[in-house]
Amino acid sequence: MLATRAPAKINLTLHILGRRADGYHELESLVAFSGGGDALRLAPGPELSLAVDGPTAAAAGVGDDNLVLRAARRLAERVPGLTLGAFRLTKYLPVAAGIGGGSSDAAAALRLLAAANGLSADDPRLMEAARATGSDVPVCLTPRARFMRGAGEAVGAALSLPPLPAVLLNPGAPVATAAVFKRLGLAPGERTGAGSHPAITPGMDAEALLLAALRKSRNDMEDAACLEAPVIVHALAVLSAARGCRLARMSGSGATCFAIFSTPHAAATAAAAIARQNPGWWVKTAVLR
Ligand SMILES: C[C@](O)(CO)[C@H](O)COP(=O)(O)OP(=O)(O)OC[C@H]1O[C@@H](n2ccc(N)nc2=O)[C@H](O)[C@@H]1O
Ligand SMILES: Nc1ncnc2c1ncn2[C@@H]1O[C@H](COP(=O)(O)OP(=O)(O)OP(=O)(O)O)[C@@H](O)[C@H]1O
Repeated sequence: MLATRAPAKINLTLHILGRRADGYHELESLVAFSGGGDALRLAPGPELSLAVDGPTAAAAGVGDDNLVLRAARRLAERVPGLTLGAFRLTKYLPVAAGIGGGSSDAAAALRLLAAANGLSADDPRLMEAARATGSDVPVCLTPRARFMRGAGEAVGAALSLPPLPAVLLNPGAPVATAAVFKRLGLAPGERTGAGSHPAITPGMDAEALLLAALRKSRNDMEDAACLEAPVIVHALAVLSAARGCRLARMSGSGATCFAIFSTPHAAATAAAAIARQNPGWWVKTAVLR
C-alpha cells in the first residue's frame, strides 16, 4: 500500500492578465500549500478503482469524473502498460472551495502511480497528464510554494519562502470556478492591463519583504466571487478583524479565505475564537510553505 497527502493549495496572490483566444484566463499567481489535507492510498494492481470516505466525501463524488480517476486515465494514455490499482481517498478539504482539493487529489494520484511504476518525479509524462487533468493540477504535482502562469500550465521553480502561519476559513458556500471567471466579463483576446507582479524571490524575509510584496498584490477574483457568494465579504471582515492578522485574502475562486499571522500561536488563538463565534464554518490553522 502506497500513501500520500493532498494538501490545500492557497493562492497567496492571483493576478488576472487577460483572457486568451481559447477562452481560458491568463494569470500570474504565487501559490503555497498547507500541511494536512486529504489522504490518498493506492494498492497497486491491474484494475483502476476508487473508494471515497471522510467528512467531505459526498460532495466530491465517487463517480468516473472524480479527479483521481481522471488523472490516472490521463497518465495511462501516456504510459503503455501502466500499473493502476485501487485508490482510497479520505476527503477532509471542502469541495468547490478555491483551495484546489480535487486538483491536489489528482496530483497525489499521479505521485502514487509514479511510485508504483518506478517513474522518476521529473518524468515529463507526469506533467503532461497533470495539464490534461485540470488547470490547478500542474502546480499541485510537487506541493511547494511557486509561481503558476499561463492558464496554470506553466509552473515556476520551488521557492524557499519563510513558512507563513495562517488561518484558513471556508464559510460553507460552494463556488463554481467557471461562474466566477465568467463574472469577470472578459472577452476572448481581451487584456486587463494588470501591472506586473511585485518581485518575490527565494529567501525573502517574512516580516518585511514578503508581507510587503503580498500586500501590494491582489486576488483579482475576489470581487466577482463576493457577488457569487456574498458571505465571502463577511468571512474576509472576520479574518481582518482577528487579533494579530497581518493580511487577509481569498484563495482562488473562493469561497475559502486565509489570514497570515506572525506566529502559529497567534493563528491558533484567532482560529479558536472564530470557530467559537461561527460554529458552521470550516476553520483550520496551517503553516503555508
Ligand atoms: C482559479 C484557480 O483555482 C487559480 O489557481 C484556477 O485558475 C482554476 O483551476 P481549476 O479549478 O483546476 O480549473 P479547471 O477545472 O481547469 O477549469 C474550470 C473552468 O474555469 C475556467 N478557467 C480555468 C482556468 C483558467 N486559467 N481560466 C479559466 O477560464 C474555464 O471556464 C474552465 O472550464
Ligand atoms: N477528488 C475530488 N475532490 C473534490 N472535488 C472533486 C474531486 N473530483 C471531482 N471533483 C469535482 O470537482 C469540482 C471542483 O472541486 P474542487 O474542490 O477541486 O474545487 P476548487 O477547490 O474550487 O478548485 P480550484 O481551486 O482548483 O478551482 C467539484 O464540483 C467536484 O464535484
